[in-house]
Amino acid sequence: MNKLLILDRDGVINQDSDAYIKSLAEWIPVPGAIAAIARLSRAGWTVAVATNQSGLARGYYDLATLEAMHAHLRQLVAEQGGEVGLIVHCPHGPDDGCDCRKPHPGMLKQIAEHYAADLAGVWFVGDSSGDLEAALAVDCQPILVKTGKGERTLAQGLPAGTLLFDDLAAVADHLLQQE
Ligand SMILES: O=P(O)(O)OC[C@@H](O)[C@H]1O[C@@H](OP(=O)(O)O)[C@@H](O)[C@@H](O)[C@@H]1O
Ligand SMILES: [Mg+2]
Ligand SMILES: [Zn+2]
Repeated sequence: MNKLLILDRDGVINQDSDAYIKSLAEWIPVPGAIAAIARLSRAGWTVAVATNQSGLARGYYDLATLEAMHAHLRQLVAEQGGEVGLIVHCPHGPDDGCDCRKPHPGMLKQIAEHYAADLAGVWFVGDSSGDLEAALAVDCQPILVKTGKGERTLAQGLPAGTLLFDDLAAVADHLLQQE
């Protein structure tokens, strides 16, 4: 499959918070992000999501709340004529030893398996170093956006080959002008 794009959630699609995104009310789209997903989807891109959600393991919110956020995301994109593909989340905490929590690439592998896709060169857009490391672990193209924790991540230095964009809208502009 070509035209597969994988996104991190917090800090890329919606605003992030060091206090976690604990409720639907706290789930606020990054300006231009919903339109970016809809534009890509309408142009034939499959847009999947891979998100750490340790707030579940920490008891900050429950699965129903997380699902409500994702139903809202899907609704907002649908209202602009697009659709969101598979959303995979890691519910575990940092000490649970799972293989799905980024920087482990388990969620990216899950997405590839779902779409019978080869991950080599697939863009994975994130705002944290764990996103970039997960991408590199499975030969995805690491993409950093400056929203969310992106500026902090940038200040720490980026893995070689990482591409930098202001936000998801700029990523969509780039991919769509390539067509
Ligand atoms: O960016 P994605 O993967 O969509 O989700 C990140 C969130 O799960 C949370 O991840 C936490 O990291 P720890 O899980 O506590 O290390 C913190 O960075 C929070 O600020 C952040 O909201
Ligand atoms: Mg993030
Ligand atoms: Zn996990």
